[in-house]
Amino acid sequence: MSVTAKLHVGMSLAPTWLSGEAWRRADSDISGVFSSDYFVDLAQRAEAAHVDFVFRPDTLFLRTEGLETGGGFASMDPTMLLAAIARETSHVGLLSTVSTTFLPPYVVARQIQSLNWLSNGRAGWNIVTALDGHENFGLTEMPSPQERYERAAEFTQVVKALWASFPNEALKLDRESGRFADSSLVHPVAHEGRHFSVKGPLNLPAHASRIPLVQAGASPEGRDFASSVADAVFASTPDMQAAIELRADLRRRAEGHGRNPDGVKMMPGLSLYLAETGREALELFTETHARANRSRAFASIRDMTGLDLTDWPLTRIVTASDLPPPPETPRSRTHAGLLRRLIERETLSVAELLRRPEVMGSGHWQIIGTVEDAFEAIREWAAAGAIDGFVAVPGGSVASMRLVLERLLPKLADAGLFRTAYSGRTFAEHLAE
Ligand SMILES: Cc1cc2nc3c(=O)[nH]c(=O)nc-3n(C[C@H](O)[C@H](O)[C@H](O)COP(=O)(O)O)c2cc1C
Repeated sequence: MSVTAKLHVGMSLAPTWLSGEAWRRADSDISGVFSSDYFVDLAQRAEAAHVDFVFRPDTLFLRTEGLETGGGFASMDPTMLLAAIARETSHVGLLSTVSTTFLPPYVVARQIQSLNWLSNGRAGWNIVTALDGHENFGLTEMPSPQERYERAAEFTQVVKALWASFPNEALKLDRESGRFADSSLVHPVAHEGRHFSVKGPLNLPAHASRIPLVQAGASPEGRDFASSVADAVFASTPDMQAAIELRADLRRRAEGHGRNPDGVKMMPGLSLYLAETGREALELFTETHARANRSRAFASIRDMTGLDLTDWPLTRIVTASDLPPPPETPRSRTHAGLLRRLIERETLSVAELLRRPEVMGSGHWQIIGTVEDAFEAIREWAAAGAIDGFVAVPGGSVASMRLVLERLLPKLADAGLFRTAYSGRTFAEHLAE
């Protein structure tokens, strides 16, 4: 990417700035997190900063172990939440997450197209293959990642076919002649595949604006799938080299699928703990994770790498030779791969390892510092061709989140790295800018 190209920015609506201890702060407004007011306010603030989209991740299971101390993944249905935001905003893209592993494609095609109408062309679909939750859908075990991606590819093909089955052009709405629709343009999808049998057409016409597709998951199958269909990839790249490699690989694969590589934007999650000084930012980070559960971190390292560090002294260095052969089916190969990569490349003690995003969170790029520090790091990654943008996942406090929207994004815009105003009104137009 040239230094002058504008970045694309998504804002997470998962209130990551209330994670850890942050929800206990006096100003956290924690009681609002199951209300629409809270998220409408947030989306309006994100829209005032001209972000491409607000984004809601999602899962279909509840892990109860962490509930005593934090909300974890308890959350409203993302598409319904975004529908409530749609009428209170006018430009910002609305990216919902729906897994291809559990629900029928007809229902998902209709829900996302409904959001597209309700928002006048601002819906997007973040395609995930899910990490857990099979017991909630009558499955005895989680299908393998390969199986999930195969199903995702067919699922996505069906959803796209359903959107095309009642095209916008078919709507005539001609009072004079009495012609409501040109039914010759409405056709069944007649899909008969390994996983789905869907006749169609969809019982909702397509909005005139195309629905962008985003994908998350970076194993070889994930990359191949993303580069064949996605407009953007929500990635976990904790270091710049990982981002450069992933972006180059996605672009290469997109070309292999006969696509323009600029059509696949690489947008890593960016965890931002911001404060007025570097020291305050570090304090914010440390306070936020003060009660982080060590045994849970050890369990997660064991699940991802097979290495059990429970009885190791905190000062002992973990090296690549300590790593057993990788587990065959980790929950996420993306995250397991990132942790192995970290241990292979850096010399870290157990205590240091426990503080890294590859262990503590979702392996996102992490900046702990001032607005200026974040600005410089983003400029460096952009100039190195590591990113097409990022998805902001602020951490630590409401103040840290506000610094992202009210100071960091305007600073990027002033430097010509980000838009100063919307030029389009639909999600697809923002991504094409
Ligand atoms: C950055 C990132 C974000 C993800 N977000 C979600 C999510 O919100 N919901 C979900 O069910 N799965 C999510 N996943 C899981 C992926 O969809 C996928 O199931 C998992 O990473 C396994 O695929 P892999 O083998 O390609 O890593 C996410 C994965 C990544 C890397």
